[in-house]
Amino acid sequence: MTDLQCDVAIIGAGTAGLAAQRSARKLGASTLLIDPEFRGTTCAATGCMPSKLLIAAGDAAHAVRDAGAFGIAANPEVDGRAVMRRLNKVRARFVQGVKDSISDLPEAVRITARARFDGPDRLLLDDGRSLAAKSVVIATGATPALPEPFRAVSDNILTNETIFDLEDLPRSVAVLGAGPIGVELAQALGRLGVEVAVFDIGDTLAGMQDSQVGETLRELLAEELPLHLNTEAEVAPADDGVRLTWDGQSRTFEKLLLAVGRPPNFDGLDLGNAGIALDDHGAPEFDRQTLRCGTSSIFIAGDANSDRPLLHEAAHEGHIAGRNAASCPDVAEFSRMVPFALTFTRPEAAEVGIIPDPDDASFVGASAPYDDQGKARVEHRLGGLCRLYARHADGKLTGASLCAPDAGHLAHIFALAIGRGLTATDLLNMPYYHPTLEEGLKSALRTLCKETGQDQPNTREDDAVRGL
Ligand SMILES: Cc1cc2nc3c(=O)[nH]c(=O)nc-3n(C[C@H](O)[C@H](O)[C@H](O)COP(=O)(O)OP(=O)(O)OC[C@H]3O[C@@H](n4cnc5c(N)ncnc54)[C@H](O)[C@@H]3O)c2cc1C
Ligand SMILES: NC(=O)c1ccc[n+]([C@@H]2O[C@H](COP(=O)([O-])OP(=O)(O)OC[C@H]3O[C@@H](n4cnc5c(N)ncnc54)[C@H](O)[C@@H]3O)[C@@H](O)[C@H]2O)c1
Repeated sequence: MTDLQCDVAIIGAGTAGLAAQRSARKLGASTLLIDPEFRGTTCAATGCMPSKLLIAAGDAAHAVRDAGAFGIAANPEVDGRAVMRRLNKVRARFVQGVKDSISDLPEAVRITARARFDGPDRLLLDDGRSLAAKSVVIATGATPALPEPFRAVSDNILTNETIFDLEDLPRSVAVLGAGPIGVELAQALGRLGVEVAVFDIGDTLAGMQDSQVGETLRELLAEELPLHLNTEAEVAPADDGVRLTWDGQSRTFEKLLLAVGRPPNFDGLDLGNAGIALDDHGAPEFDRQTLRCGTSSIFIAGDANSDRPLLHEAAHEGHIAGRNAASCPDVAEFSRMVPFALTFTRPEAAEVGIIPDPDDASFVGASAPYDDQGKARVEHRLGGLCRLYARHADGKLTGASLCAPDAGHLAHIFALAIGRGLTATDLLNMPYYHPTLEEGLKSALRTLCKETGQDQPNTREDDAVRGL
């Protein structure tokens, strides 16, 4: 006997869990959505949105500082408390929007509790109740890693869970980890006048796979941030913060922002009782097309599966998992979206599709530099490099690595082109308005046409005025 029964139980009411619930219910399944907090998704509360609010504030300060280049004298005076007040006010709106949509669900569907497996189709809730489900979707998200050496300074550690709750900006912050979280927040804080230094044990910034574009991003960020790559800093408590020691140097920072990865939330989930195969890290093995764990009726979606921990993927995976959980064992194989990651540094850094190994002769690559591009010069935003890739055999575009002003917009063109199997010729056949940042891609597209033996619909002479 169990206290609750349903067709599909969803553990976790984040972006993936909410999408799974919707999709399962749409197919007529009875659902239960379980979450201890219903706090309004990581994206809205402690992820995408508050980080972009901090970046937007950093942009505003930077624009004022940069105004001299246009003949406008100005000096930004950053009021840290006002910056954090605005961030929190706008964040609260985003969070409320999610909470409102959760409140629209029938009350009986929302179970405020922490769940753990008691068997493949049986969950125990921390309020003492038990639940039987035909299928289960694990959508428990991820949590910032707090490795052992950092516990000694935990009083002064910030993570994405806590930094946005600050009432004022700190004076100085050491950022550990130069992944997307680390570099986005480090640059935003630096632009807001916080003394920032970034440390990473590796040499990759924002997970960029293309070494040339990654190096360009490194050079551009190093103009405004001290970057200590390939560096293992030691941390120790200090009277006024945290003391970092590295390469014979030592410095105290008021806070340490820990951004060294976000492992999935499996603590207390008792996955060992779920009857599914687990990998060496204790994570469920699953199929990317169905999101099913083996031949079980358990599915896993969003950051919990660590596959592509991004918002649009969490939403898509939630849909796949919810649909398949509702129709299990009749599961469908979904084709997955073109890989697309975008880090909101300035300039932005994005990668779409497959970035080939430089020695792989089955792909051709071409470069589009942004250090002398007309529109970027107009806006005083020069700097960057894009590398575009196509398959040698048929000229189809396969990947793009972009570090350029508004690279996020440029990247969406490639997400569409790669998804539709277009060639560089196809992209050159569309109109390019002048003057735009998109025009900067044309020379690389022409090179790809030439290298893959495809037509070149536009020649350089077609450009409005060379060099603009
Ligand atoms: C600082 C930051 C910035 C980011 N910026 C971007 C960005 O700009 N663009 C982008 O695409 N992505 C970004 N991301 C990634 C994006 O936020 C995540 O990929 C996405 O939010 C994951 O959604 P999810 O549903 O998997 O997890 P979540 O939204 O975290 O939901 C997981 C839910 O599971 C619940 N839960 C956990 N354990 C249990 C349990 N035992 N029982 C019941 N419930 C449980 C939690 O309470 C939570 O509500 C960012 C992430 C961070 C941290
Ligand atoms: N714009 C976006 O889409 C966006 C923004 C933020 C986060 N995210 C998502 O969130 C995920 C997590 O981001 P993240 O930046 O925390 O993790 P990450 O795993 O991408 O990067 C962690 C970085 O920390 C470094 N590191 C590990 N241990 C270290 C140590 N002891 N000292 C110093 N450096 C160390 C790693 O070398 C790596 O560069 C990302 O993979 C991304 O999918 C996306």
